[in-house]
Formats: sequence, C-alpha cells, structure tokens
Amino acid sequence: MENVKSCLSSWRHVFKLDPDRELNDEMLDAICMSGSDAILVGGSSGVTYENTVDLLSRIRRYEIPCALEVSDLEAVVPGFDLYLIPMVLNTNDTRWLVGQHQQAIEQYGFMIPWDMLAAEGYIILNGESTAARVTGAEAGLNSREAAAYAQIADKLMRLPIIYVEYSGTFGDMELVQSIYRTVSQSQVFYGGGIDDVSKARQAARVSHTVVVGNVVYDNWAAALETVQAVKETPLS
Ligand SMILES: CC(C)=CCC/C(C)=C/CC/C(C)=C/CC/C(C)=C/CC/C(C)=C/CC/C(C)=C/CC/C(C)=C/COP(=O)(O)OP(=O)(O)O
Ligand SMILES: O=P(O)(O)OC[C@@H](O)CO
Ligand SMILES: [Mg+2]
Repeated sequence: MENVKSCLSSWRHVFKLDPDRELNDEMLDAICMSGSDAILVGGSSGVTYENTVDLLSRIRRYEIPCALEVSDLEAVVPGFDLYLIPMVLNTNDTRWLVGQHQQAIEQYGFMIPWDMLAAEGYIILNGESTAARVTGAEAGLNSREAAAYAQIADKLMRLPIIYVEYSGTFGDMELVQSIYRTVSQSQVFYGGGIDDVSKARQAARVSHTVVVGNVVYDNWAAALETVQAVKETPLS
C-alpha cells in the first residue's frame, strides 16, 4: 500500500477515459502526451471487458501511468498499473459500500494483487448523475455533512483516497474545501464538470488531485488546457 500511496501522491491532474465512448487516435495521442500525470479508465455504465482491453492496449503505446477504476466485475482486465476500487460512503445501500466488493473477493480470491489496489471513499454529490442513481446516493449534503463522511474515510477507515464526485456538473468549491481541510492522510480527488481553465484552477486549489472526464469528448482542446492550469495552481 505504501508503494501505491507514493505513486498516487504524485498525481495532480488525471484524465478519466470511458471505454464506452469513442476517442480517435489523434485525440488519444494528445491526451496521453499532454503532461497529465495519469489516465484513469472507468465509467458508470456500458463498461465491458472488450472495450476496456481495447482502450488499455491503445493507451499502452504511451508511457503515462494507467489505472482501472473498477465499477463492474465483468470488466476487470489484467495489465493496468493500479486498480482503484470505489466504495460509496453516502448511500444506505450497502451493496455499493462493501457488498459488491465481498462478492468480488469471493470470486477472485487468491488472484487479487492486493498491493496494486487502492480504495476510494466516494462521496457522490450530483444527484442527477448515473453513479448517484445506480447507488442510491444521498447527494444533497451540506458542507458539514460531507466533511463528516470525509472524516470517516480519513480517520476511521484510513482510506488512501477520498473521491468528491460531482460527475457531470461543477461542484461547490466551498464544500470541497471543507473536505480538503478536514483530512490528514487521505488524498482528496475532485471530479465533475471541469470544462475550462478557470474551473480547473478552482478545483486545484482545494483538492490534491483533479480528475477531468467528459470534456475530453465534448471539447478536447479545452480538456488539454486544464493540465497546465492545474499544475500551475498551488493548493490553498
Ligand atoms: C488479475 C487481476 C488484475 C485481478 C484484479 C483484481 C481486482 C481488481 C479485483 C476486484 C476487487 C474488488 C474489491 C472489486 C470491487 C468490485 C465492484 C464492482 C465494486 C463496486 C464499485 C461501485 C461502488 C460502483 C458504483 C458506481 C461508481 C461509483 C462508479 C465509479 C466510476 C464513476 C462514477 C464514473 C463516472 O461515470 P461516467 O460514465 O463518466 O458518468 P457520467 O455519465 O455522469 O459522465
Ligand atoms: O466527467 P466529469 O464531469 O469531468 O467528471 C469526472 C469524473 O469525476 C467522473 O467520474
Ligand atoms: Mg463521464
């Protein structure tokens, strides 16, 4: 785990690529050569073994580190540098906290390379997102409520990552900051709605790692600009 943590700690900017969405070679080349710290492969629907293998093999032409965010057991593909395992904190449906995980461990057993896995304590805050709907997340949290979940992850569960997830919409940066200020050992990932330099900078001030997803597919020139914006912004 120490190796995983030290690898993650150098990630300031990450692109999240969805195996279920199309990306031509020119775009993938630009993303992989952009200076971003890592590629995270994942999505909340339509992720299959085949489309994940296909995307991994294309990314492997480049040197950039590449992690799989596991959201479906059928799509666990060997050959990634790391495996990030989401655990949704703000749901009452325990399948998404530990249930799917228990089944996965039963199924994979001794094949699991534990030193390549890192748990992500997800706090899902966009109630309209697929992830919120699928997991029944209670997304309407205020800053105090969200920071309390973050403390569970940081201080009780000692998770390596807290993922503040606004997938599809830009979040409340004051709330994100209240999470960032409360943690002492977890690495705070922020993702959601970053589609320009200004939003990238705002998120970079209040999170250790900024994840950029959908804009890659909607406006890849804007996506590329977020790399430098994040890297030149100091943490608050
Ligand atoms: C040999 C070898 C490599 C073995 C691998 C070992 C391994 C990795 C074993 C599995 C271990 C394990 C414990 C796995 C857990 C399995 C599992 C299915 C857990 C549940 C994960 C979960 C909570 C999913 C719910 C949805 C969620 C939070 C997904 C995270 C990703 C996400 C939010 C993506 C955003 O999706 P997107 O499509 O971009 O959304 P928009 O439509 O809003 O854009
Ligand atoms: O796609 P966007 O809205 O950029 O969000 C990134 C990531 O947090 C999604 O899991
Ligand atoms: Mg997406």
